Amino acid sequence: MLPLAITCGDPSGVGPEIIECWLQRNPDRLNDVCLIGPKNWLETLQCPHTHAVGEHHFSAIPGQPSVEGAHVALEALEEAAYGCRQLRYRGVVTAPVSKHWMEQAGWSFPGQTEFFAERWFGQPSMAFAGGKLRVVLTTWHVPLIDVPNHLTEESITRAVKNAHFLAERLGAASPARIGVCGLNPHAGEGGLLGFEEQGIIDPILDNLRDRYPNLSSCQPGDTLFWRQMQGEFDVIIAMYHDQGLAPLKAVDFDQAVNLTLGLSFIRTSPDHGTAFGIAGQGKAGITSFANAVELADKMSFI
Ligand SMILES: N[C@H](C(=O)O)[C@H](O)COP(=O)(O)O
Repeated sequence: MLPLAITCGDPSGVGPEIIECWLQRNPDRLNDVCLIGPKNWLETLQCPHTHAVGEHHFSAIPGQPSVEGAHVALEALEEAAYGCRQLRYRGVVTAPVSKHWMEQAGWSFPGQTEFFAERWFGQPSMAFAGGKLRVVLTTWHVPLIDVPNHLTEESITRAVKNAHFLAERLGAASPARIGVCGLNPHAGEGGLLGFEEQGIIDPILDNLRDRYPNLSSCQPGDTLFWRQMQGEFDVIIAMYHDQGLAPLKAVDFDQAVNLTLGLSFIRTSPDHGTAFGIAGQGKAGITSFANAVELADKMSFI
């Protein structure tokens, strides 16, 4: 089996120490992963498969991000994406990057999701799996005012297809039970509080129900996640970023995994940031990262 690529993320963030800690606790995985990061760091790890990026004498200082470090993070992502296309890796687990510092290094993407979408020539769905909630977003890094314009047959169909895939890979009985949030309060209240449910989203869901029989119509987003926690749905589809991520992070913050679904390869990531404030202090938890590796294993198809 091809190894899973693991990128270091911002080398001054918590990524490197989380990866190290995970490796120490999972020595059986040493042959199954390829670590991508700065040479000085890789040399301390005794991992048989590594790929060095950045200047050879670069040494990160925990908690002190720099443009040079952001270049390392950027090169690690490029190598992971390219290595998958060359069939050297079966998928990617990314440690957190700082979008602010990546921008200083010339990166122009709103997130890693968009980066992998471009490098792997596809249209993904951003998805999250926590201990209690599983969410697929129809739109993600889009300003709220633009969200309705992005609710199209293509984006909604993609979200439904990827929600079904996620549910099946996580072991849900087929056909998966997929709950869909409306865009407006009370899912539009029959048109009183907005027209997108009746006018756009529900007709698309109706057309998809032959293929996905347990797909709901638009439901009030304020109670749908509670209903998932009661066991009614395997996966929820949210219409926009905060609709899905606010409940997910309230309930599953330490455990959730960010998944990029629908591309030629799987990419997962712990759902937290670089945490520069605690980097290098041994305080960062590894649960979310460990879950990200586990889900990359479940989702990879090579
Ligand atoms: N939308 C994510 C979140 O809020 O958790 C975060 O921005 C990560 O996005 P990328 O994986 O695309 O970098």
